[in-house]
This record gives sequence, C-alpha cells and structure tokens, in this order.
Amino acid sequence: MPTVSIHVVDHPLVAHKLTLLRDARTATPTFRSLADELVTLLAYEATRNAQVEPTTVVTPVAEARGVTFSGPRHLVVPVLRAGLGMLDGMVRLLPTAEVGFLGMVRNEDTLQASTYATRLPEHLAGRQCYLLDPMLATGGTLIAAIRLLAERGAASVTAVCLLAAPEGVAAVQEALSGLDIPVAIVTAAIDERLNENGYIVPGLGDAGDRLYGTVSA
Ligand SMILES: O=P(O)(O)OC[C@H]1O[C@H](OP(=O)(O)OP(=O)(O)O)[C@H](O)[C@@H]1O
Ligand SMILES: O=c1cc[nH]c(=O)[nH]1
Ligand SMILES: [Mg+2]
Repeated sequence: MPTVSIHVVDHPLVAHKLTLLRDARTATPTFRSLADELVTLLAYEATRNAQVEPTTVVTPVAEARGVTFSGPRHLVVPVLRAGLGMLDGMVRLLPTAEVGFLGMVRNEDTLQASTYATRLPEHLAGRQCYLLDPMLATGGTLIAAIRLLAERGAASVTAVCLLAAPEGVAAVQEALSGLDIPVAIVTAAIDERLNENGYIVPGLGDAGDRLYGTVSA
C-alpha cells in the first residue's frame, strides 16, 4: 500500500458547495459558511479509519452492542491562517478531539513554506492526527506539517483539504514515500494545475484572503 493515499470526495453536496466557494462573487461571510459546511462533509470521509473498540450500552429496551473511539484522543491541527476556517467544521464531528496549532506561511516569491508558530503536544505516540489546510498547491506546506507530526510520533496523519493541485499531490507522495505511518489526503477536488505564481487553477484564489477579507500585496 502506498504511504500516501488520496481520496477525492465525489458527492453532489460537496460539488455544489465547492462550486459556490470558487465563485469570485461569493463574499467573505458566505465563503466562511461554505468552507465550514464543506469540511464537515469531508470530515465524514476523513474519519473513516478512526479506531474503535467494541462496547455495549443499555437502550430503554435491551442491551445493544456498539463501538466507541479507542486509543488516545484524536488531534486536530489547523494550519494557520486559512486552516482555522476549517476547525469548527471538523470538531463538529470530533468534539472530543484535542486541538493543536501550526502557523505556516508560504513566501509568495520563492513558494517556500516556513513555520512561525507551533502549539502541539510534544509526544504524539499512538495518536491519529488530522491536519486542516484548505489549499494543497506546491505541497511544501503540507509536507513540512506532516513531517513535524510524524517526528513527534503520530500514528497516522490525515490531511483535509478543500482543493489540491496535481503537482502538490505528486510532491507529497514523492517526499513522504519513505514515511512509516499511513498518510491520507482527503479533498473535495483535484484541479487542473498550478499557474506561474503557484496558485491552483481554476482554484478559488487565496483561501486566507477570502476567509478573512484581506487583500494580498
Ligand atoms: O502547497 P503550498 O504551495 O505550500 O501552498 C499552500 C499554502 O498556502 C496557503 O497559505 P498561505 O501561505 O497563503 O498562508 P495563510 O493561510 O496565512 O494565508 C494555504 O492555506 C496553504 O497553507
Ligand atoms: O491557489 C492557492 C495556492 C496557495 N494558497 C492559496 O490560498 N491559494
Ligand atoms: Mg494565504
């Protein structure tokens, strides 16, 4: 099995909301709501391999067999800034998860990602981790973020993205092929390509700017 698996969520609800999100006429308040709704839909797929163990509960009628999450608590890590717009949508489905933070920014001239803030547990042994970042463009940001979680002992990393570029997916697969933990990317779509500025085409523009109403220099 390849280290990095890719899951494109093929569902009319996802496609409909993604189309509205892409539209340049969609203003910040609606963009935020759509991103939030989309993440909750993607979270359903992203948590498919959540570890569970058998349990029993007593219904008003009889005992029922079921399952409950097992192992240490899930860790959800939004990559600031834009990933923060995905946090509520994710923890809506994983309310018991711990939340860590990674601040990363891509230099728009060199397209190199750098880390400016880290607030994560030191040791992640046995923990299933979920990284939130709406855009997988060159892949530099995601590669660095996944490596950091793996170095701290994460049992698995699932990246939830709204959009990915084929170049970024290939870069992540190549860079992380030697990693000894499962890595998954769950996305609403893989677009055509990157443009000369490292933006996803057709994409949705700058996710951070659209979420927070800022304008890039
Ligand atoms: O795959 P890459 O080429 O590394 O690019 C993707 C990164 O770029 C964007 O963040 P940005 O640097 O714009 O920071 P922001 O979230 O603060 O806007 C995006 O949210 C990703 O983190
Ligand atoms: O298309 C892109 C690429 C990187 N970051 C974004 O916000 N959008
Ligand atoms: Mg940005």
